[in-house]
Amino acid sequence: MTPQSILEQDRYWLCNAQVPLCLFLPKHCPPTITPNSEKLVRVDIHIEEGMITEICASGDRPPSNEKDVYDMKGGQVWPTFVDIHTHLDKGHIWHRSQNPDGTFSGAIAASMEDGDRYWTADDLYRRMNFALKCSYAHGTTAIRTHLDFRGEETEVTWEVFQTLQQEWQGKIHLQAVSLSTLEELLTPEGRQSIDRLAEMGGILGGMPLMNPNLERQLSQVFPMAKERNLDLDFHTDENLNPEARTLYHVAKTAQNHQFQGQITCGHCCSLAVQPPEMVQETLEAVKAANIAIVSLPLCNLYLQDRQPGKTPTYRGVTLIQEMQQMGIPVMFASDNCRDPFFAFGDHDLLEVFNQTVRIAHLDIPYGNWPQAVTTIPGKIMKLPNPVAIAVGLPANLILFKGRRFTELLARSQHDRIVLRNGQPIDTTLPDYAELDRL
Ligand SMILES: Nc1ccnc(=O)[nH]1
Repeated sequence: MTPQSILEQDRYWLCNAQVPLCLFLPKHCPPTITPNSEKLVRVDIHIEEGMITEICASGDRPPSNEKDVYDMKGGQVWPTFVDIHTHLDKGHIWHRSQNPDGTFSGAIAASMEDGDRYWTADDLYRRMNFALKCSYAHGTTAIRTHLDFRGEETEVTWEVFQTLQQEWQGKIHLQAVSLSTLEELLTPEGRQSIDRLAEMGGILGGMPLMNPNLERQLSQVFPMAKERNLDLDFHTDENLNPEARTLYHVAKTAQNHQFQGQITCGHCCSLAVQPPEMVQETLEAVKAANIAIVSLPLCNLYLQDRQPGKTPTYRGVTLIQEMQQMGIPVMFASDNCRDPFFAFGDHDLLEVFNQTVRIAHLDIPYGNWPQAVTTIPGKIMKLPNPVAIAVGLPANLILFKGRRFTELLARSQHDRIVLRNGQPIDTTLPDYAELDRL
């Protein structure tokens, strides 16, 4: 039997697997195992009919039949990934619409212009479908995408989104968030679009900008979400302006309105350049309002502190470690891929995790950070099953060759195996040529 054919059986053991302790559901790691210095535990995992049916310390229960054993040889096993902040509608246009100066405003202008020329159902479908193929092959099971509000054209986007949502059902769980400025959202057209969003089970989003009407705008947006039972997901302070405090205003408004839904805020870059007292005040408000934070380090590193002819000195990311220390849920996600906001990217959350570890110094120790691309976004997206490892959960797993974290993160792990309901999937990435003639 080939190793691959072992995994194609209805039941088998994954032996000698190393799993980050933080990726077990609480109390589901066998209590007799002592984690190593990187908090990895060595286990054997039994999979039957697509489910995890037993987990024991490696070697505790020698499998009776060698044909049923896939030897991980110490390689890490993770649950599949959850990408909680993407922009699938804008992706993969770099070949035709670049960012001329690499700045945030350059990105906004270039992507709006691209949309004005090319916003058709076929163009959207092909690019979004390509993104989903990449995500799936890398081991992602759920994606939340922001979708640009484009007046009447928004309907085109939502129809494509719903088609893809159906076509990918059972493979990738897809959620949509509306994206506009709050000013646009509060126009009659914007308000109408929210009814459509609610009908689709979407999430109310937007980009609050610092302006004299910000508090008034937010105090109108929160009731809109409350009336329709919508969760919220905002782009906040994606800049390095110390005066930018929309995150603080979102948190205060949420408290004033006693908002009970889930609020997620993305970016929050300006916290990195604010004085400690201001940061403390904001983070306390964020914590009190139960806001979850998503950091988008690849895009932030690309766009922030960009000035012609100058080497950047800031990394652009938010206060990832400080937030986690306060008990605020922190997640990492892809954001844009191969578009004016970020020229690179392949929808691989291992790459995102890898880069974030380096950018934000999350390696000494690695702690619970693997949860930031798996368990925590799974919970914030309210997925039907926990994204974790435990007996009784579907065997949606990624098998890496990397054993210690240095091995996992020094190489791309493009030879990973992805199991969906216990069965290996085809992890071939789509060819870029699929996007020719767009
Ligand atoms: N970082 C981003 C902000 C707004 N729109 C995007 O597509 N990306």
